[in-house]
Amino acid sequence: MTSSADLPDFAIEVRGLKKTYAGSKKAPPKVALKGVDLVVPRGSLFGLLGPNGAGKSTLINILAGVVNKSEGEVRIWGRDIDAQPRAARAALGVVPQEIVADVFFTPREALEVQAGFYGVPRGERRSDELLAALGLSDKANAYVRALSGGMKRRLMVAKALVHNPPVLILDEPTAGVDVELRRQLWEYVRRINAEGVTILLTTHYLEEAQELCDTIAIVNRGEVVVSEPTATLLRRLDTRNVVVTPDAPLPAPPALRGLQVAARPNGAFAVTYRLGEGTVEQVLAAVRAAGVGIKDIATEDPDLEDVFLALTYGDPSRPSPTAD
Ligand SMILES: Nc1ncnc2c1ncn2[C@@H]1O[C@H](COP(=O)(O)OP(=O)(O)OP(=O)(O)O)[C@@H](O)[C@H]1O
Repeated sequence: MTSSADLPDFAIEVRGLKKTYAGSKKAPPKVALKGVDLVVPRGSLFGLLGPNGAGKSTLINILAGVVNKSEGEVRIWGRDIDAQPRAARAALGVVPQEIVADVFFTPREALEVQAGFYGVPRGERRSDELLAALGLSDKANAYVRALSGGMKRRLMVAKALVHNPPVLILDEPTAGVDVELRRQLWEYVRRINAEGVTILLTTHYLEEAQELCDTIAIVNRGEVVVSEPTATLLRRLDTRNVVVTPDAPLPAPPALRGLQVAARPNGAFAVTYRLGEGTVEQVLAAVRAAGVGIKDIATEDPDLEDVFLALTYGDPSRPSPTAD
């Protein structure tokens, strides 16, 4: 019998993970992961963010068992990938970034073949349930090559779930996917997460990570820059923007002493101030003192994009330290 006491605290546990890709005659060795420590709590919907080349795919591919690590320890559902590779892999479903279409199978066959690959007994297979859950029932017997891109992507999610893994990794699942499909996919991801599946997803859609994920880790240049609950991460950025629409067109946004000013579309400009060091009133006074009449204002809270930029590229709203 399984009680929650038997379940691991962390669905994924990564300690001191390093990866250097071997060089070739033309290219020197490439360090992709410099020593990553990361824990994904059981039950979480965890977002892994990072710029291109940060090391996200390398990390995911090591978890999935398709890239060998150079150093470090990895456990999936408490199972060490070196000591118990099969058991570790059985606990994991992976939806890869690229669409891989099984052109010779129908969706139902593709799921059956995948289930066979994982050794799921016939009586325990749930191909039809997965097809229904992902809105593919009426395509169950169609040629996969006749499916739209969105349907193929949903089929890949179904394939990753045939063996009922407690942990699901989605590698950029909504890249190039239309808004409606993205919404459906996220709805499904939320649902299975609520049913207990731990989700790790990588995405470039920062807004979505912010909306969807309870915990977010940011990876940059092979290192984890930060890993914490989404709300904590957002609180790190103690700035606000005031977006001002002037009452007459300006040749350029005004320069305001001690404040960061950035142009916005349609002649508007955003003024960033630090909480505790300024107020909206002071910003507006500075704008008026610069001779700008105000037609309209709006205030903005920081979003993940701001946090991300601040953590990975240095905070542009913070004055750089003077050299004297
Ligand atoms: N097979 C490989 N051989 C050599 N270098 C590689 C290999 N795969 C990745 N790299 C390098 O390792 C670094 C990390 O790449 P990785 O693909 O893990 O980043 P990423 O964060 O997933 O980027 P993206 O968002 O573009 O997918 C990059 O500098 C990349 O060029």
